Amino acid sequence: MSATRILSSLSKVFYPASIRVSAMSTAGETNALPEYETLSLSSPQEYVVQVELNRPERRNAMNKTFFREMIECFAALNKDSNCRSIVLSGAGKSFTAGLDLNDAASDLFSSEHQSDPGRQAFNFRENFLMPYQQSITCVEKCKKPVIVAVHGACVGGGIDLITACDIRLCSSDTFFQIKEVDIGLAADIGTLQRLPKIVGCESLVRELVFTARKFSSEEAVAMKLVSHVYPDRPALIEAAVKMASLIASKSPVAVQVSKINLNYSRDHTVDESLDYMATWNMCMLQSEDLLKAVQGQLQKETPKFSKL
Ligand SMILES: CC/C=C\C=C\CC(=O)SCCNC(=O)CCNC(=O)[C@H](O)C(C)(C)COP(=O)(O)OP(=O)(O)OC[C@H]1O[C@@H](n2cnc3c(N)ncnc32)[C@H](O)[C@@H]1OP(=O)(O)O
Repeated sequence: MSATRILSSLSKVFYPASIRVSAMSTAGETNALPEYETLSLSSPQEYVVQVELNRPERRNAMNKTFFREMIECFAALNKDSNCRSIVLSGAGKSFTAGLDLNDAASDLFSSEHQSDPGRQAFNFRENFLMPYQQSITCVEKCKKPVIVAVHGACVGGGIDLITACDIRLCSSDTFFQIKEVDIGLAADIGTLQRLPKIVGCESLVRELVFTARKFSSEEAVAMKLVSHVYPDRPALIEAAVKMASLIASKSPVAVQVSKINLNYSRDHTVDESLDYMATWNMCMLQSEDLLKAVQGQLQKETPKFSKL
């Protein structure tokens, strides 16, 4: 069958006449990126946003402002049609030193505690623990793929954060540490929940959680926590941006529906996940992106997808 006949039959099967004519949107026009105190946003390539943790003098330790701004930032990027993929990195010497211990102390040891322990516990859960969890989970829930580029130290809350990302890359100087037990905490904003599913070796995860020993980039790649290691930070960022740009060149419908379904499949049976996928695709296969992508493949041209 000729390329033209394949395209013509695809078009008839999938598109009502009203959407067969492609309505290219205003690609190229850019919105100003939001500004934050603890995060610095830039756009190194079209449709790619780099979010940099930006308290280098504190090794990007995570304070209350950071936790709040992460939620605001990822909600904004989730809606931003100029953003199709995200690179998350850390400014300065290290990716992150985890929880800002000075800042957290003011919440953990506050003198404003209520006398009733039940009410105190309830408020603590609602106003501290749950929002902190949300500020990590918002990365996983964001429909745009997030590539994290880790260098230097990645400690405590840093592991919570990277395990919520889609793709993890690091530089060879990186060390990782699930440090919570050393400060009398159980890691409670994602590491215990997500890391076993990523690493797949319960024995190793438990060793790292219970001992808080540091592990290297070599060990991280061997345990499949990261997929690639680069010689230094510049090479790491360059590779992360290149990968993000490649993702951003694909159909945003296909990429985002893939992320949603990969997340769903991780937590459900194969049967449930296939059912979920079919329900998504009964709508998404009607997207103009399918025709454009197939056309591009057959005609050996790079398709341009309109904004989502
Ligand atoms: C609901 C709870 C939610 C989340 C819970 C998460 C739990 C955790 O994250 S546990 C882990 C807590 N983090 C740490 O214990 C790490 C402590 N820091 C370090 O080990 C080191 O700083 C380093 C990350 C290995 C980096 O070393 P280096 O490059 O030599 O820098 P330093 O000179 O040590 O630090 C520079 C500067 O930053 C301050 N700082 C570092 N980490 C933190 C931190 N976690 N909180 C607050 N401040 C931090 C450090 O004190 C230095 O400040 P100066 O004023 O310049 O001395």
